[in-house]
Amino acid sequence: MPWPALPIQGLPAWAHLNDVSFNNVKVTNTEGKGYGVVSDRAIEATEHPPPDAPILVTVPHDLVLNAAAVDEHAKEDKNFRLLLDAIGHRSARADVLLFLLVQTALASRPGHSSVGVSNPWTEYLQFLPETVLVPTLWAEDERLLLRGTSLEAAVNAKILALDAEFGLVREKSSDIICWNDLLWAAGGSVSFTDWIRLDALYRSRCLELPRSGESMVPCIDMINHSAAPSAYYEENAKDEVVLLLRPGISIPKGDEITISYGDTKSAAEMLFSYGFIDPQSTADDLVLPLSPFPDDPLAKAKLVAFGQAPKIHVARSEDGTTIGWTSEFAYLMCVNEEDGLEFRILQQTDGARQLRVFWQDEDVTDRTSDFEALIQAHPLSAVLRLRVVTVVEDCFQTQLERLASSTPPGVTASSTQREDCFKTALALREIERNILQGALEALDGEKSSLLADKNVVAYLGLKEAAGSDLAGDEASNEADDFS
Ligand SMILES: C[S@@+](CC[C@H](N)C(=O)[O-])C[C@H]1O[C@@H](n2cnc3c(N)ncnc32)[C@H](O)[C@@H]1O
Repeated sequence: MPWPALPIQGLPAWAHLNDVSFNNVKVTNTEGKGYGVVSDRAIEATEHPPPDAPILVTVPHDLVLNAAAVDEHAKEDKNFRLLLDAIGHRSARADVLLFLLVQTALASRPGHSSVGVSNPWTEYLQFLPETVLVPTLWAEDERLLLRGTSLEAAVNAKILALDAEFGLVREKSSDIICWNDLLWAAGGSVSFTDWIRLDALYRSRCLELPRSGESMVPCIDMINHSAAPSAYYEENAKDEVVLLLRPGISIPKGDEITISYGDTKSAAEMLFSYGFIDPQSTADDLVLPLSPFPDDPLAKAKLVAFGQAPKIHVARSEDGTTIGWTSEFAYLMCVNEEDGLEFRILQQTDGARQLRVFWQDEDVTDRTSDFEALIQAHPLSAVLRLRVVTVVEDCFQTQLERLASSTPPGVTASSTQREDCFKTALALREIERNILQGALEALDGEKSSLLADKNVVAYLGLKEAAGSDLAGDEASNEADDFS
């Protein structure tokens, strides 16, 4: 369902009609970044804070697209209301995606204007680039370049989630005759790729507004990212979204105006959400998924009690000198019944059953992410910490090996890979390899000092004398073999 494209030269007329004002700036093509906003005359630096800072772009509040705006739109469009009530109200993102789906379908099938009510976004969407280089839109061969990186699992999981979401949208909207006609009837039905594109469009263009929250804002979404941005956005007293020049910044004529998409986002996050990696970024971290031991009889209970996706976060310090990791689940993962962990099912007065977690006979159901602190008081806390360190080390080692074994054979993209995807994937691989190597070196030091701890030495000695390995029974962890 390709929607018709409009040339960017038509944007000033659209902006004028919809009360968007550009002051000394315009949207134009930029080198290697698609559209961007550049100054069309020199802008002098001022030290003025808001509200007196120079305003570069003003967008009226009624053009801001978020869950509240979609709900407002549904008040004017009874057919869309049916659709929103059938599929929406699950998240702000889901509601906006539904709105975008309908608006792009209306733009690509002008003959169906009786089905839905169009609004300024129907035309604005036609100015937007057809694709974004986010990995959900990479071809299969390009996605292979992410093997061994933290994005491998994340992108696969996202595609599965999008597939389930698309299935639901398809099923529910097919039950409503007018939407079945517009979206799925023969002769150009919406495809899964269209859905992935809408998700990518949303992810790469939504902003966090101070008052209105997660929103898409036309024209402000034409501004590219820089680690040293010259501008920032805000909502003013009239709830308009304004782009303001940063104090002390002057812009020569023709220079690009930039904002920050978030200075703490990792390379993987930038690639996942925006399709590029900023070489100037200082955020140096990665997140890996963690799974309980496959033979842990408490694995399922631990996952349910933890209630979030288990992961390990590794980050280099801001000054670049140290690498640290955190993993709340790793601590819960490494304690067992013989250490004092217990799960009990409590029957409530209404008959409902509830899983409760006990540590050393204390109810810690609300503190399952706090086991790093909880194990401190345990007489064998150093042994427990050593188990955790071993698990984390294993995870990093496995990841590093996977990264090395899946290194692309050539130094250039194959004929089925786009050069930009190849270069970005290589940059991500290099960043993550460096972090993992640094993290392993740091862990090695920590492990050596734990192995020298007198409680650990005594514990391992006892186990050796008993002729058993460290854990010994069914509830043991693989990581207990520290040799
Ligand atoms: C909010 S849009 C900005 C406008 C966009 N360039 C366009 O053509 O519509 C975000 C997208 O712009 C591109 N982009 C923004 N900043 C960039 C940068 N510093 N380097 C490369 N691409 C960038 C990426 O494709 C990103 O997904």
